[in-house]
Amino acid sequence: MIVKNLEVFYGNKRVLGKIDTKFSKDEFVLLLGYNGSGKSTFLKALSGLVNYSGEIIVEGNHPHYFVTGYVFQNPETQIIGSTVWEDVIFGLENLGLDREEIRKRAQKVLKITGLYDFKHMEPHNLSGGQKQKLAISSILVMEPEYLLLDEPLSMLDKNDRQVLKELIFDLKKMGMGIIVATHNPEVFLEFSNRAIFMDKGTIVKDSNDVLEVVDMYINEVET
Ligand SMILES: Nc1ncnc2c1ncn2[C@@H]1O[C@H](COP(=O)(O)OP(=O)(O)OP(=O)(O)O)[C@@H](O)[C@H]1O
Repeated sequence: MIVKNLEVFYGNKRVLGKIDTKFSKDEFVLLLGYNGSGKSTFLKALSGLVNYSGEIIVEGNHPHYFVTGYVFQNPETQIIGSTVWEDVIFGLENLGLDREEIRKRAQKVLKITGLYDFKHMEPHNLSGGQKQKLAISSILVMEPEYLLLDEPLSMLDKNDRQVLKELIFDLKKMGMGIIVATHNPEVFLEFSNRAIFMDKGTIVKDSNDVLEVVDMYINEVET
């Protein structure tokens, strides 16, 4: 995925820009930066959820938002179905896929995320960790190549954090590109192979030396 001159304005305020970078599917990228530095906006622009100028070019003939799946920080924001199953198939029904394809995809994904046995449950009765898994499931069924996670562990307790962390690592092993915006880079260190540090809507550091970027971020947070 190639990103050229990406720029986002909210009203008159430029919150992102101009960003030039590339991502590949073998990357697990940490996106670091203080509150308001533009991490969420960047991820949302990559998945077409906010208006932007510039170009986002992906391989194949698909629009980029088919290839990039953004999972909201608060899973509640994303839940629309009245059962787990309905929530997961919602996007696929909108795409007009046939029923058998929808069933197969939903079943496969819910088995991966461990929610299959909860498919008849009402989403609001799920635990925090299960809600986050549901939010991820509803994106995974769309079969994106990149999973864009916005503070995926922040709403969770310690036990759920561990479970979700393992799921994210499993998805990486299955071949998805992962970009995680986080204030807790240490959680993902063992799997990350690139880190980007954002400030005031631009990339100020981008390196495969993840520790170097994390150190820079932590030092700046402390000073
Ligand atoms: N819908 C919106 N309308 C106007 N301004 C917005 C909107 N969403 C975000 N902003 C502003 O855009 C800037 C970037 O916000 P963004 O949420 O992308 O940062 P962030 O790095 O993800 O922050 P955090 O770490 O707190 O999640 C901030 O100044 C924020 O106040």
